[in-house]
Amino acid sequence: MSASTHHNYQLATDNTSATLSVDNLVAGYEQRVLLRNLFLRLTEPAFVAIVGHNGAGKTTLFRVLTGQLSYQGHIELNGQDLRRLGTGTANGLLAHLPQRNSVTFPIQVRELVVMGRFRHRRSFMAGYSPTDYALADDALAQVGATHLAHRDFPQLSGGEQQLVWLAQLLLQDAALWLLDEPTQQLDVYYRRRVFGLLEDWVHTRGKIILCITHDLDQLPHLPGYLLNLSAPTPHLEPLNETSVTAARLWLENEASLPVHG
Ligand SMILES: Nc1ncnc2c1ncn2[C@@H]1O[C@H](COP(=O)(O)OP(=O)(O)OP(=O)(O)O)[C@@H](O)[C@H]1O
Repeated sequence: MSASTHHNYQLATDNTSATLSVDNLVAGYEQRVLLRNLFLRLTEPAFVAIVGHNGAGKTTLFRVLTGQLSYQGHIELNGQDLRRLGTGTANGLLAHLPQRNSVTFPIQVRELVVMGRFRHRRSFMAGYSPTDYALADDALAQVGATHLAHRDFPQLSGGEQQLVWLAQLLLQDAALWLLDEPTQQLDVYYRRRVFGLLEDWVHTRGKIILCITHDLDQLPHLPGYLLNLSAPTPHLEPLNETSVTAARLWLENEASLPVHG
């Protein structure tokens, strides 16, 4: 099969189905424990919306999962001990989209997106192939950003940049995606579109997607789980009208605000 006819096949099958288990996780900073005895078990692809007050520890959980913060407890990603994996992003099992991701040098959008294929280059010095560029174009089309392909990335608006990062993420093979507020700067149309795509990618690509968000309005109709890190004992609940309403009421109540010690 030629490279150009191969790319759709690769997109559909490159990914192994993901699993994640977090047992008795305790993590935080110096005197301040933010994550206490957290248990998560995901044995198949799933979307997980992570909500909670500012400072509840959402990004801290991602720091643990990306190997940037030490922890107590046990974490396995696709059956492998996270401690043995080192920085998960480096070995390709995990892809992370941070809250702020800045690029200050001029670079065309399409060139930035194709970098998501860096693992597939034959060598460090090798360029990207026509297949890689076809995949980049496909990813841009999926997020609705084809019109941005030839623009200079640093000149895009914040929301446009978020779409481009999502397109780049789509080209990585990682089983677990960590998205830190990926729709924060998007307008209502793109918010809905991106949450719809995340749902789709769980099923078509076999991903586990952990998505930090304050965008509760988008959640009730998405299949998946809710993890409210501001709850007294955070745990996975099915995403539905009832769980999202309960989380909203809890988060809106001043009594639930974290007491900083
Ligand atoms: N290196 C650090 N040392 C000490 N405290 C820290 C450190 N990094 C973060 N914190 C504190 O830990 C708390 C949790 O931070 P974290 O970034 O996990 O919050 P978050 O739930 O992602 O919040 P937000 O919704 O505002 O992004 C915050 O109060 C933060 O100030």
